[in-house]
Amino acid sequence: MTTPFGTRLRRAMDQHGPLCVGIDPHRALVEAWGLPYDVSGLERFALTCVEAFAGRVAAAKPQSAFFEVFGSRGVAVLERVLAELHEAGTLTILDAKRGDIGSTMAGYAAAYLGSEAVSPADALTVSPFLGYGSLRPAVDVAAQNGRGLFVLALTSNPEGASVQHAVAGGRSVAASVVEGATVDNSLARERGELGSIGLVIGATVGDAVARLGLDLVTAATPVLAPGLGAQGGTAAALEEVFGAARPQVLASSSREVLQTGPDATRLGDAARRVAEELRP
Ligand SMILES: O=c1ccn([C@@H]2O[C@H](COP(=O)(O)O)[C@@H](O)[C@H]2O)c(=O)[nH]1
Repeated sequence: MTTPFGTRLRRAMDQHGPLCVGIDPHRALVEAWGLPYDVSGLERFALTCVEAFAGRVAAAKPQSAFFEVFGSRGVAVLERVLAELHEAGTLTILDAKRGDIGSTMAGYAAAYLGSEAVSPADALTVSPFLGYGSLRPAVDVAAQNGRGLFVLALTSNPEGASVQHAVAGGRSVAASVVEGATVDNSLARERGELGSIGLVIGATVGDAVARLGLDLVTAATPVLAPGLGAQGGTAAALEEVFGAARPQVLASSSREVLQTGPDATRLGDAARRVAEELRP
């Protein structure tokens, strides 16, 4: 039987520290690395990231948007990045924030998490704002294949609160997302393990987790926490934001680490430094 994503993530965080490095080939970064902003530069940038991070961090998170910019040739580079990280045993989280009505969601699930996916990732970011239930096909396909999801709950951007803190039926939208993930992680929780249905909660959300009464420990959810570095989040802030749930948190940083390139050794060393600083 395939080992569930949550179990594999727990092991990876224990071994390497709770850092997920984002692979975000922004135009400004690619050019700062002295590379042309075209498919050849994208490929050089992305494969340098693979060389730097493979086997050295718990997870890497390619940002699909920056590959899609280059059309099918950019997506081919993304597929290679996912395959090479997998080969090296490093968990991949594809940040594509997919979300649609359930029948279309089944297509996205097959594309990224299915047993016959061309370029599968270990986990996919998804948007629950068509209703948590619309994610059901992805939850099921992930479970069948030992893969996972990270569901947007409290995003790191300031605009997110206007939707995610809104109250409907007596609870906040974020609380209903956490409740959905709690139910889907119940088997893992009973086994004392981390679930495979994670949440995205920014390192920048201040006291929102406490204020909205989100019980992440009972939920047994892994938490992907973007916003470190460039968006102002810090290791100290993680303690304040997540409290007792801190051991479940996989912090994510892209630009802060990537700006130390283009030398792969320096890049990998920077990621290692941040990962050690983040250990709870
Ligand atoms: O709430 C969210 C969800 C996803 N992201 C993504 O994470 C990285 C952040 O990059 P930095 O350079 O570390 O700021 C980026 O790919 C976002 O799309 C997020 O920031 N917030």
